[in-house]
Amino acid sequence: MSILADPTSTRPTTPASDAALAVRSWVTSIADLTQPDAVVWCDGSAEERERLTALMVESGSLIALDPELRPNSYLARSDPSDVARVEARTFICSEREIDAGPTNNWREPAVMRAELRGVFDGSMRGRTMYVVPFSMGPVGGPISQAGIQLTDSPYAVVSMSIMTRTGSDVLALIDAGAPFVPAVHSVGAPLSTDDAGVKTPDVPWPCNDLKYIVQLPETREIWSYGSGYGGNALLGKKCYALRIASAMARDEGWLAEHMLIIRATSPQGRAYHLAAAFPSACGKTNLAMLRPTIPGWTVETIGDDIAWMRPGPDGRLRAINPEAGFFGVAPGTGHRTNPTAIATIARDTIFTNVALTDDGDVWWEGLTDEVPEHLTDWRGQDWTPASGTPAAHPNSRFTVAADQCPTIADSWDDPAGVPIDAIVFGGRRATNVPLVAQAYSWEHGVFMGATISSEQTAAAEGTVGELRRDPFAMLPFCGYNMADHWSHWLDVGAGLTPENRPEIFQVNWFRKGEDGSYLWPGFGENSRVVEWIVRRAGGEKVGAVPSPVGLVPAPGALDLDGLDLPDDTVTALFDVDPGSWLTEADLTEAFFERFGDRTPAALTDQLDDLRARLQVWLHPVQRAARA
Ligand SMILES: Nc1nc2c(ncn2[C@@H]2O[C@H](COP(=O)(O)OP(=O)(O)OP(=O)(O)O)[C@@H](O)[C@H]2O)c(=O)[nH]1
Ligand SMILES: O=C([O-])CC(=O)C(=O)O
Ligand SMILES: [Mn+2]
Repeated sequence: MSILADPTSTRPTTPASDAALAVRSWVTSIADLTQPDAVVWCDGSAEERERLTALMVESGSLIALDPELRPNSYLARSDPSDVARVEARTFICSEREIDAGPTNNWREPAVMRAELRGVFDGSMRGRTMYVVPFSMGPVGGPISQAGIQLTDSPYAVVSMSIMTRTGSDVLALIDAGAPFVPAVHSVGAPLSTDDAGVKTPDVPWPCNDLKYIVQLPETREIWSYGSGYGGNALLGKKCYALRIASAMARDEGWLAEHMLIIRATSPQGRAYHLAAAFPSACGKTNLAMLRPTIPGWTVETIGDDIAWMRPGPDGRLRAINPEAGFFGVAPGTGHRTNPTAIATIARDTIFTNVALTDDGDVWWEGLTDEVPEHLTDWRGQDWTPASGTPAAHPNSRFTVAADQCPTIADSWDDPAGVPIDAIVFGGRRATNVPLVAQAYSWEHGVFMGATISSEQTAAAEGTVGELRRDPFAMLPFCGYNMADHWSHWLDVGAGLTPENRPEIFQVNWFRKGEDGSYLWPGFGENSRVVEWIVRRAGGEKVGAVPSPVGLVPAPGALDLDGLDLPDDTVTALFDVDPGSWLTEADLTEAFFERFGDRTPAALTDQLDDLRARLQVWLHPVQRAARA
């Protein structure tokens, strides 16, 4: 089918430039391959979103919530098999396997292309293909990048219009020659028509058991097949802003990271910016929306999932949030834990896989202390507290525009970005890792990032709770060899002057006591840790003392006023057991060995230094036992 001749195509005015013609011919070639009934060019308007939303309500893909309780908001229930990112089916296709590295699934580009042609052949039959031009970052900004997603999922279109800047102004930029990343998405569920011309009825959440989430970092392409969910299907997010962008960033001297960005202002009126990487479902959205419990501090939100950072004209590392919305974890998000998120999602929100209340609102575990007597669960089944299953899927999410967040910073969409003072790495660790520690140097900070380990969450398939290495919180998202990512970080740091180089820290909100409960209250109380971090990064006089794993707050330096924490809990939060850490060091050595000679020498040196510090701290009894 030719787009130019297609009467159902809403193609904008006849393009003039070569760039514009190239875009149309690419769209035509994908339509020829996937054979949709119609092609619709999206303009990103409110009217368009309303039209697609109404279409999905009519088809049963969306349930309208009670407009009094939750204006202009909807619930989507996915197929029960399509609830999270599929890492086992995510591929990095570089020409050479070594350039994808041992932590990525690699396929040869030519082999993968041939396979993709097979699965995409006719995959949009009976459906509409939408053309969604989008910008990651403010349209035309110096750190921003464009893309075009072709998709047969109206849910993906509407979600992309919340999560990115979509529409005609981006297409105009691309038509004028701005580079863009082509991203093709199909749910892989063509609708056939029988001899009598009757189409097979659609299902509320079409998808396919076979899934492909494919990135070709060298040719900057994305192909996604079989899933309609989150990071699998909203291709601006993980596929582009992390996997493809990390490869671009490596080539061009910048950074694309799985990081939140906040601005914290002290009672003295000094503003600091912090970027923090935690693995999926480990607290980025919550820290990004933190409501400080310590007097006089404010925290404003800039981004909750992704940061693009590059040295600016002033020599400082400047960060933008390339997204325009939040795709946040619902369970655990409550009035007590994250009131800012609760205010953000009061209206104009799409909820996916949460429970439905009898009065037409949403509910999930942790939203309220009180559990409703009756709900419709995420699968659409009757639910009572006696059901014994979660009412909302553990990876259920809300999709909402960033500017609905009451704490969004004025500077959140500044195209030039904000200057970063502190970089934080964290994970979900029940043992060993202290509440907070500051790196001794940039190299030590890169070592902290490279050695993050975290208990797995429901954000991807796999066993929840299993400890795994998640370097830079980028294990599922680095578009090239992870060890090269560490070298790149070392290079970026070396290119910044000491005054402009952010300080690096490590945090752990998730340490548990012997009874299995969290030692640290977390959430708003994390402001106490943020204060120590940004004051240290700002070169202010706040005490720190050395430990084998980094500088930790000196006694009294961390504000614990008004917190009812017993002394032995505080001690336990900062306990560094050299014996256990030496065991971690052995595991780190084995982990580094997986990357062979790509592991930068600076990091093996850091491992030596860590072991040397641990030996000094080792109790004589432990030392004798290890000898
Ligand atoms: N105990 C404790 N739990 C937390 C804290 N911060 C976040 N959580 C919980 O961790 C889960 C995930 O948190 P999010 O902030 O949504 O995670 P995220 O890092 O933004 O996740 P992705 O969107 O998957 O990248 C939620 O259930 C939160 O309630 C904390 O300080 N303490
Ligand atoms: O990509 C997703 O589906 C959600 C997300 O932020 C993550 O998993 O880190
Ligand atoms: Mn994420």
